[in-house]
Amino acid sequence: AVLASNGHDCTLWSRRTEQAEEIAEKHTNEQYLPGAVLPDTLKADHNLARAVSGASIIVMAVPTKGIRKVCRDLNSVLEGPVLFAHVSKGIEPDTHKRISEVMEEELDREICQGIVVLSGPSHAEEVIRNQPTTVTVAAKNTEHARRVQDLFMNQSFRVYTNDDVVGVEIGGALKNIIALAAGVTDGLGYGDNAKAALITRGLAEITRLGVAMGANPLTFSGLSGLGDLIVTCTSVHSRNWRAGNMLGKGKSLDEVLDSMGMVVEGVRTTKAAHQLSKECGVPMPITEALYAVLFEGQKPIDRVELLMGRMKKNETEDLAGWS
Ligand SMILES: NC(=O)C1=CN([C@@H]2O[C@H](COP(=O)(O)OP(=O)(O)OC[C@H]3O[C@@H](n4cnc5c(N)ncnc54)[C@H](OP(=O)(O)O)[C@@H]3O)[C@@H](O)[C@H]2O)C=CC1
Ligand SMILES: O=C(CO)COP(=O)(O)O
Repeated sequence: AVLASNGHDCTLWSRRTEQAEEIAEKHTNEQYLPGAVLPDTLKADHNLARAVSGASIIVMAVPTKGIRKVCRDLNSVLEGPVLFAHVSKGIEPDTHKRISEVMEEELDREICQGIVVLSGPSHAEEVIRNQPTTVTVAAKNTEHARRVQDLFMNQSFRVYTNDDVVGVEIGGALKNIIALAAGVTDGLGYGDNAKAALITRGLAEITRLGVAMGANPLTFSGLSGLGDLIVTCTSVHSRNWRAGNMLGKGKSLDEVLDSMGMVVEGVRTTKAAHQLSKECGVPMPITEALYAVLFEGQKPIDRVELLMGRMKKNETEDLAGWS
């Protein structure tokens, strides 16, 4: 919608015929964005080959578990090289790859000019209403990031560039873990102190892992780090927060996921980050607690007690060696 309202010739691809028809003909998307009106000029098609025909840039906005398959499907329908931008937030369990790494692995070299990541505090429910939104784009090639910045930027959608692809992708992925945890503490009936603790100490553990993976620590104070942490931990729009909230109120993970009807990326990402923290030897106590609740059947309240009862430490000891 942002691209179409900026005057670009833009076609959405949906895997379902009825969803593509609703978007193309009625300019609505009732299941995912109830009440929203999409630009008249925004086209939609369920046929992937037709949707991408003639495209100079492809924005990948599929949930992370679908990325590999969609990339493979694109290999068979794309002719010339195009620039890719992705907005998906996650890390692949088991391979521990970031989304741009997964795309690099799957996309044929001849069709992929480069990959840009676009991330930041940007709930779709507000973007579609032209409410002020700011995001970050990062790419290995600065010109590619600037191109995506130019395409998306307008009076209500402000885009910054950043050179740190690893940091932008890691921040966007890991904030979902903390948003799930913030939902859990709200579900348990805790207040703003607990939420602020999670955001702040969550940022510390995201930064710890990110730096171990090669990110610039400053990136985590930016839109794709702290910015997205704030928006997902404090907003009712966040699916991760909502899922955590139900867990905190006593629902099982299966019950929660069955009732969501939308992607909750933080669940897969918790698994990936938990594996990564062990592999890299980086302590991630909040992630570990959430992993135990999601995958080991532990009670949220017991994990809160364990978190609060850990050994004493200095708040800034992690900062040593980051210069
Ligand atoms: N929503 C938001 O505000 C933001 C989301 N993101 C990120 O964008 C990504 C997508 O999220 P979002 O659109 O919100 O997710 P939703 O669950 O709201 O929508 C998913 C859409 O993708 C389709 N889809 C689901 N699985 C696949 C698949 N395997 N292959 C192709 N299409 C599929 C769904 O189709 P169907 O109905 O047929 O299942 C539906 O149209 C996530 O990584 C998310 O973290 C980033 C910033 C903001
Ligand atoms: O990433 C988002 C906003 O920036 C959306 O978060 P949820 O997936 O939790 O809804």
